[in-house]
Amino acid sequence: MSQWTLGVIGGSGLYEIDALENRETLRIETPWGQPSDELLAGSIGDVRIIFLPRHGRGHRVPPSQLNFRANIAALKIAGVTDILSVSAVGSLKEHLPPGHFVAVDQFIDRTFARTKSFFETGCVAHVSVADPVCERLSKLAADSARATGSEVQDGGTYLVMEGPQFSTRAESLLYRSWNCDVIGMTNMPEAKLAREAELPYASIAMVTDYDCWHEEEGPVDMAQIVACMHDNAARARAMIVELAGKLQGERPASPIDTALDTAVVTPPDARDPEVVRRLAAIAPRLFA
Ligand SMILES: CSC[C@H]1O[C@H](OP(=O)(O)O)[C@H](O)[C@@H]1O
Ligand SMILES: Nc1ncnc2[nH]cnc12
Repeated sequence: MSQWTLGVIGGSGLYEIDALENRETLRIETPWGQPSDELLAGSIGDVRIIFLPRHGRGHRVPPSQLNFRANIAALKIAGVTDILSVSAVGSLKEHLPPGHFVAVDQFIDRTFARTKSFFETGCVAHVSVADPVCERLSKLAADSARATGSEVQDGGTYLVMEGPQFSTRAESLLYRSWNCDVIGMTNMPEAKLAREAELPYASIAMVTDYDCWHEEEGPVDMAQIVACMHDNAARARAMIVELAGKLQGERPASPIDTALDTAVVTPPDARDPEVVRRLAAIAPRLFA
């Protein structure tokens, strides 16, 4: 059995994990280009952690221009076994006020201007994302957040919008009528790509605002988000330290480690060698 290496994708407000020891920066080039920034590798206890600020240090990259494929591939190349995403979100439910966390278990992907797969002409695959989140990692993260003082809802649907503008009121009300819990701009195609790279993915969504549906609250703006984001990020850092404590020792295999076994359609003799060479970066098990 292998050890855990936890990849952490830090969203808005989380650009650094100060508890990381034995730090080194990793500059990784992938077949899909460069990730949002250098990766920060280090350890908490015996657990190796590799951190990537999703929008880059200085929050330079907007959601639609994130190179999601390079971000996931860089984490895979760096040896990550599991990914925890930490994200700022708007709340679509009265009982989820700013400051609450949601351990997301479903997504509705409304993005339309992003490349969503590592696979392409020359090698086709269709992975299942019926259960897009790793239950094991999600539960460990939720328990860690609770243990460090956060209110956490177990499970919830994250509506992923294209952005960068926030939603219209009609859209916000539509997503509420779909029973979505939170709204953000980044977890797709990230979660789909993580599944293609056979990396278990969990998402802790940290509420910063009530979007624009709430009759007593004004529509979301950046000032509201920033006011809440720093306290949320401090509790996210505490959660990560606690989570690292739970990942000491051996990592039992996950079914997601072999998600591609039944997904690849193109037989070996029909595959484009150049595409296969790229795919070796995210699934060396099958393509190297
Ligand atoms: C800076 S507020 C809007 C921005 O924050 C969220 O990003 P992340 O998931 O990386 O925390 C949201 O999805 C938007 O991209
Ligand atoms: N209301 C909102 N809509 C989309 N992304 C967000 N990130 C934080 N709050 C958000």
